[in-house]
Order: sequence, then C-alpha cells, then structure tokens
Amino acid sequence: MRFMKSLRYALRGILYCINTERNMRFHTVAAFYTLLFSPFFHLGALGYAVLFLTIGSVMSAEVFNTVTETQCDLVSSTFSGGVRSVKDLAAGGVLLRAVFAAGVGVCLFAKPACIAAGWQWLTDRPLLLVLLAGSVVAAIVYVLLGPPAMRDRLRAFRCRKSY
Ligand SMILES: Nc1ncnc2c1ncn2[C@@H]1O[C@H](COP(=O)(O)OP(=O)(O)OP(=O)(O)O)[C@@H](O)[C@H]1O
Repeated sequence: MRFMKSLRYALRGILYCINTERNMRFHTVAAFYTLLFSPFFHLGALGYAVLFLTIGSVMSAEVFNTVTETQCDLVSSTFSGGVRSVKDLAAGGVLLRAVFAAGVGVCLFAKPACIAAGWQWLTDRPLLLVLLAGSVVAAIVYVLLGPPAMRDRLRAFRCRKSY
C-alpha cells in the first residue's frame, strides 16, 4: 500500500511535468517514435539498454529542471541574478544530455539499409502510412498545447456543437 502511494505521487510529478513543460512533451513524443521504429534497426539487448538509459536520462533531467524552476519561483517571484544562474544551470544540464542523446541516436540509427527497409515496409502498407501521418499531426498538437489545453479545446468544441 505504501509503495502504491509513493508510486502515485511519483506519477503525479511526471504528469505535472508533462502538463506544464513543452520540452518534456517533446521528449515523450521523441521517445515514443524512437521506440516505435526501433525494431527496423535490429538494436539487440545492448542497443536497447543504451536507448532506455538515454531516454531515461533526458526525461529525468527535464523533471529535475522543472523541480529547480518551481523551487526558484517559490523562493523569488522577482528578478534575481542568483535565480537566473540556477535556472540557466539546470537548463544547461538538460541541453547537454539532449545533445549527447542526439549523438547516441546517430550511432544507433544512422543505418541507411535499415531506414530504406523500414520505409519500404511502410509504403507497402498505405493505411499504416496514413495512420502514422495522422499520429504525427496529433503529436504536434499535443506538444504545442499539452493535455489540459487539448481537453479544454475539445470540451469547448463539443459545447459549440451541441448548440
Ligand atoms: N526570477 C528570475 N530572475 C532572473 N532570471 C530569471 C528569472 N526567472 C527566469 N529567469 C530567466 O529566464 C530563463 C527561463 O526561465 P523560465 O522559468 O521561464 O523557464 P522556461 O522558459 O520554462 O525554461 P525551460 O525551457 O528550460 O523549461 C531562465 O533560464 C533565466 O535565465
């Protein structure tokens, strides 16, 4: 029971980060598509281990960046040189991980033969290709607006339709 409670609090924290931080939403989408297409690249156990570590390290860095920003905003709502340094440092930490994650991505996925095979597999299945295009549009809306704004707009749209 205690464990379930702790798990709920932790999930609430991750959800808060997704709802409030556009960068976190971008990381979730990037991780989703990376894992979705990973079978085309025959990564093997070690490749997947590196991939999971990389995704986890970028996302947890974003969570800790949000922790830092929230703490700073609680401590000082006005301009402060100290707050600026602390926030810039936390953002720099995320940037470093994201840049090196891109390097890991190049090492794991820069395989022209696998990319060509994956593209061929998709173009042989036009319905899947259309679904993929639709999911990309939905993902862009999700990254830009976030779940709460999407929910509010959907509700407003439904209300308008019922009049
Ligand atoms: N109270 C403050 N005093 C001084 N500078 C600040 C303050 N708040 C924010 N800044 C500056 O603005 C930048 C952006 O801070 P903000 O809290 O808006 O984060 P954000 O836009 O959500 O950033 P991120 O994209 O890293 O999540 C900080 O890195 C810092 O340079």
